[in-house]
Amino acid sequence: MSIPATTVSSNPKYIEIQGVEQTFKTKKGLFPALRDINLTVAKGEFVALIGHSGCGKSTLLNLIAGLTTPTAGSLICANREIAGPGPERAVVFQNHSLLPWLTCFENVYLGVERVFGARNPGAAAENKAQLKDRTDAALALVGLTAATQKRPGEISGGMKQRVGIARALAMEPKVLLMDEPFGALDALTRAKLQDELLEIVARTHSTVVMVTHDVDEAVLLSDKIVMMTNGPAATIGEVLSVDLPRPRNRVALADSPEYLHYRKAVIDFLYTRQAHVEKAA
Ligand SMILES: Nc1ncnc2c1ncn2[C@@H]1O[C@H](COP(=O)(O)OP(=O)(O)OP(=O)(O)O)[C@@H](O)[C@H]1O
Repeated sequence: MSIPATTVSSNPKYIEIQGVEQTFKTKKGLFPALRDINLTVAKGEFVALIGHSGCGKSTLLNLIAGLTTPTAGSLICANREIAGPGPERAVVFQNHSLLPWLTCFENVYLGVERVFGARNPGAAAENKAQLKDRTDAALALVGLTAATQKRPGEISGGMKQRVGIARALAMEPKVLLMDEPFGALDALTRAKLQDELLEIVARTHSTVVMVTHDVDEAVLLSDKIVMMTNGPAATIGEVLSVDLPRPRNRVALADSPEYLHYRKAVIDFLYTRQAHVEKAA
């Protein structure tokens, strides 16, 4: 089953970033982190942000999350200015940030209760059974039904990261923002979670913006790879459209000429045009 083309193109300007600049005040004075960022993300699109360490990927993601405000420019999501964090934009961090004293179920339930347990404009507050069903469904989506009563200390790193993803998905966000969600995992667990994420995104038609250092991860998952120049005052150097058909299979793609072409384009950008002393892939 492939994703209908309309999923990605129905709203080509779902997220719209215009003329964004981010300058930080530091002890040594002003530090220009980002300049002149212009980017649009379509509804249902999967976008990867890639670039060398310190180029401002997390800074850009935090701006979309509404965790910070830009020094200049504007960010719009679903026709509304991004003025702060909101449940329609869920964030998954690298370190999963689970509460260690709560079970997997309780960690997810907490967010579900906050979003759906309160009376929201145009919607009645849901009862406990409905909130429990939502939590169970999100944990099932990431294959964690058997671990719902375990605490973070009793499960593996990959499982913790799945709880973080379940918690984000349970809020039915319009946009899933992921900051190197698999960066701390071993290669095999990372591959498994990437495949699961591909399936979940295909099922939920989520719009995703993901920060990554990993070239293969970017090509395998994305519709669009946003390649950032080195900082300070980093900006978008190039946007690569990845037109590989879905569903994507990592084994079949490994020696596909199209896959290798996209991979090389990203590597050329990172290591030739934005050569940097630090490793990026
Ligand atoms: N709150 C802040 N105050 C001052 N400088 C900051 C702040 N946040 C980020 N920076 C600086 O802005 C630049 C971009 O940082 P950012 O964390 O966004 O980069 P990144 O591309 O995500 O890096 P990495 O890949 O290593 O996580 C860096 O030079 C960083 O030191």
